[in-house]
Amino acid sequence: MATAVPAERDAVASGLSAGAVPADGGVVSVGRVDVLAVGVGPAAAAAGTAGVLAGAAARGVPYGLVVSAGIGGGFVPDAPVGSLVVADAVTAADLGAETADGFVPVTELGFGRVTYEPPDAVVRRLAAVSGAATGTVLTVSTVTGSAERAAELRARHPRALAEAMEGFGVAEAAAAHGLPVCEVRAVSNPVGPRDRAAWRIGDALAALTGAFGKFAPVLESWNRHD
Ligand SMILES: O=C(O)c1cccc(C(=O)CC[C@H]2O[C@@H](n3cnc4c(=O)[nH]cnc43)[C@H](O)[C@@H]2O)c1
Repeated sequence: MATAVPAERDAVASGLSAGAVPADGGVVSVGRVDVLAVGVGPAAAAAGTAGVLAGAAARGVPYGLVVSAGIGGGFVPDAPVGSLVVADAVTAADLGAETADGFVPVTELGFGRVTYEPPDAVVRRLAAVSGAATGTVLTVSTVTGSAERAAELRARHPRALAEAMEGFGVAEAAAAHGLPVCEVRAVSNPVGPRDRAAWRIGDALAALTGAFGKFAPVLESWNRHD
């Protein structure tokens, strides 16, 4: 389980098991699940996750599933503050080129990748046990700060419910190790004009804890061949 910061790691871990505490290296292990803070932004998340996956593989105990989890911005009205989103698509929203005709994703330039699709069976089970909405979660390097940018992203990604800064980086690291990825976001703020006073980080962390309390059996029983 890859979160960006320790507050998210601890919210996730305490949902999986009340009283779970970090060991050396900041890893919180709950049963078969390890929870870590790998850094903010797609590059830090990719590097941090790749290092952990490589270490596990070298020890002969590879992981079976990688989950990017944390708080995020929600597109109104579909993903209100305090709600939960499970990604059925993890999409890099700003990986491409600006052209005279607008933004062009790298895939249309003939290289790279901009979307990973989590396993459908896990997405459905996580959403069913938690009541989360399912849809695209965008990965951005710059937090959206205007209604215009929010509308532009939604026009380009009509199924987008949330944005955050790590999912696609975690997904690239997982893919490099041949592993599937999931992303879960608890909505702390609306995507749109910057308004720090409207942030509800505590509520979102509490929603993460509540969700992971319900996710434990799904994650523990995950089998790649389901
Ligand atoms: O200063 C600001 O206006 C501001 C606005 C949104 C987010 C930040 C952060 O520094 C937090 C980034 C952190 O939290 C996740 N996150 C939460 N909400 C959003 C969002 O609306 N858009 C993108 N990322 C968000 C993100 O995954 C990072 O880990 C500052």
